[in-house]
Amino acid sequence: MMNVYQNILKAKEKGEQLFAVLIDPDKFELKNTGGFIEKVNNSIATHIFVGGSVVDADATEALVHKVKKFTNLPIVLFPGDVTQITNSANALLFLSLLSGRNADYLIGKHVEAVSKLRETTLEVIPTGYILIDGGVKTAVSRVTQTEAISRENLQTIVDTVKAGQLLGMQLMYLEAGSGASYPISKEIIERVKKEAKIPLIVGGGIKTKTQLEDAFAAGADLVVVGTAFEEDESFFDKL
Ligand SMILES: CC(C)=CCC/C(C)=C/CC/C(C)=C/CC/C(C)=C/COP(=O)(O)OP(=O)(O)O
Ligand SMILES: O=P(O)(O)OC[C@@H](O)CO
Ligand SMILES: [Mg+2]
Repeated sequence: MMNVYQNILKAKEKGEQLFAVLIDPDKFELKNTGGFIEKVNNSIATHIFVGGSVVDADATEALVHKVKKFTNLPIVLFPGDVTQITNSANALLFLSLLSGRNADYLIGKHVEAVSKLRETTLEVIPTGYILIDGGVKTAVSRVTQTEAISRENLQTIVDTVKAGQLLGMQLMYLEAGSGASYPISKEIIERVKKEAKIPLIVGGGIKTKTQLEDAFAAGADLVVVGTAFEEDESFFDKL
């Protein structure tokens, strides 16, 4: 059986760079799955993430079911809500929104998820999720009614990462927000990297090869890109 988390840890130890293509079930036409996934398979991608801030019930299940037919890459759920849990995927990022103070997104949705998880064999990965201002009001901020942490507030960012680690989280996701104007800065990634022992995921607003390389150079273990592929699939050829 595929062990998604162990493979992330191994890659981190070896200094290998992991790259996830994010597919939002609400913005993706199912009929394009074969062609799109072929491009993913032929790219540097090591993971497929599936999720969105707002997704119709059943859309995730239908998408994952179809994606699986075209790839052997691990499919990891990156859910905005409990309705996005499907046993068809390999793993689930059990996100807790540490940048906010909305109890629903810190623990409430998680309690709700448990009865659904009992019916699955999903690998559940406890993940701290930290929204950092990327220059635009994000869907995550709107849906969760929380504010992002300011990019200037390095100490709060680092302390939040450390607190999540002390709570036992196994991954930390620094999020600038889908379609952010500014991706997470090198300075933030480098500072967090110095203090975090767990693998670091970085995403939001990465639209160029240089931005991707900057994130890896600063210490991201796994980088996530969604919008750039939604807007222009030729980005695959530029990587
Ligand atoms: C514990 C479970 C199963 C659910 C709750 C999970 C939590 C706490 C989520 C955090 C808040 C949240 C809404 C995250 C969404 C993450 C996500 C998939 C973002 C990508 O979607 P976007 O691309 O930002 O949004 P758009 O749909 O607007 O593009
Ligand atoms: O869509 P983009 O801006 O690539 O962001 C990816 C992901 O981090 C969003 O949750
Ligand atoms: Mg998006």
